[in-house]
Amino acid sequence: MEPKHDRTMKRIFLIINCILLATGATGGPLIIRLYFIHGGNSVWLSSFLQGAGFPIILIPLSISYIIRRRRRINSTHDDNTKLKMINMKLPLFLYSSIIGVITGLDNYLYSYGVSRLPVSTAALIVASQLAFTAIFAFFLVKQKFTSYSVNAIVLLTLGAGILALHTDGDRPNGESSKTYVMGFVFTLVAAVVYGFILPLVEFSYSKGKQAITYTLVLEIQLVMCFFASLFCLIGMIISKDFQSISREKWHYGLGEASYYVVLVGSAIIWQINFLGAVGVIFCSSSLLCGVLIALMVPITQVLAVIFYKEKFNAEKGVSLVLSIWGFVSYFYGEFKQAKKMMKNPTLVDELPQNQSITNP
Ligand SMILES: Nc1nc2[nH]cnc2c(=O)[nH]1
Repeated sequence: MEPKHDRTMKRIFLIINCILLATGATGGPLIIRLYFIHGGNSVWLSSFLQGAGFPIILIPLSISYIIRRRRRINSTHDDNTKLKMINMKLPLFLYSSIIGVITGLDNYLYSYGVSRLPVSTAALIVASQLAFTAIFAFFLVKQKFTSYSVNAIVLLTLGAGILALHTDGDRPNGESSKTYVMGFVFTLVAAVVYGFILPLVEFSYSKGKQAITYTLVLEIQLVMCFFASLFCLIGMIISKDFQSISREKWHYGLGEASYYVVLVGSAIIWQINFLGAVGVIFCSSSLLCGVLIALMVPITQVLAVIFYKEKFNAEKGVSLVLSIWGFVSYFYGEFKQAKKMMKNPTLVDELPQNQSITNP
């Protein structure tokens, strides 16, 4: 059984990553909306920004390297192996780069949907993502379900889905039905793709042929986001978006300086989002990651009411209550499971054993 110190560290890491994911999963869609509603037009630029902040990850990676070097110097054991700056081996690099390209495609589909659809419709489709995550997690990582987690999936999907009941006033003015249908289809495909990406990250942790540490999780994010932004950069070049981007700063509704703040802010917030996501998957599972993202859908709506003065209506209130109920149900199930494991430690052996929190 895991030592008590390891379990406490794992819980602290999980809480930190849940906070990062919650911040990114609400802030990301809000800042994308800020870009589009004030005159931003480039879907490729918006999707590029979702990955482009990856150099930020070099900061925690450098801190991790310094900590490991200090530990090594202070250690009384003789260790002749060279301290590596890069821990990732080829199989994990290949997995991360493939997931990165798929993420680049997803970022484009997701940005396209957010820019073309009414807020409520986009919320409905993003809500379906949790069901896709559950299905792919079942096949890819043999996710086990309890009555509590199934209850949570149904409540959270319903909760966010209720937002779609209220569509008037949300639909962008003067949008053609072709653009609307394309927005719908692209967002739905993005929900399927992201529902696939989350369990695929968990799958790569177990199949990467090396023990996963938090430093390695950071390296995985760096590689993933590098390839995601490369994919979108190529898209930007092919679609000749650069010309329109150089002009749009002059016409941006909030002014030129705010335009740059929105772009840089986007890049940072999406890194926080992905860092939270890969971290929650590392500490717990892709299913919990999906549950948290679904919980953030109605919370984002409430924040949009506060920050963008969007209308608050009964559906948003009911949606929030259902989502919180689903979330509590999930955690109650997890709590009961943890208690069962404390009583019967042999069950712990069924958990993944290739992860280490205490060794960064
Ligand atoms: N499809 C999709 N893409 C994302 N990229 C970052 N977050 C999301 C999300 O919730 N859904």
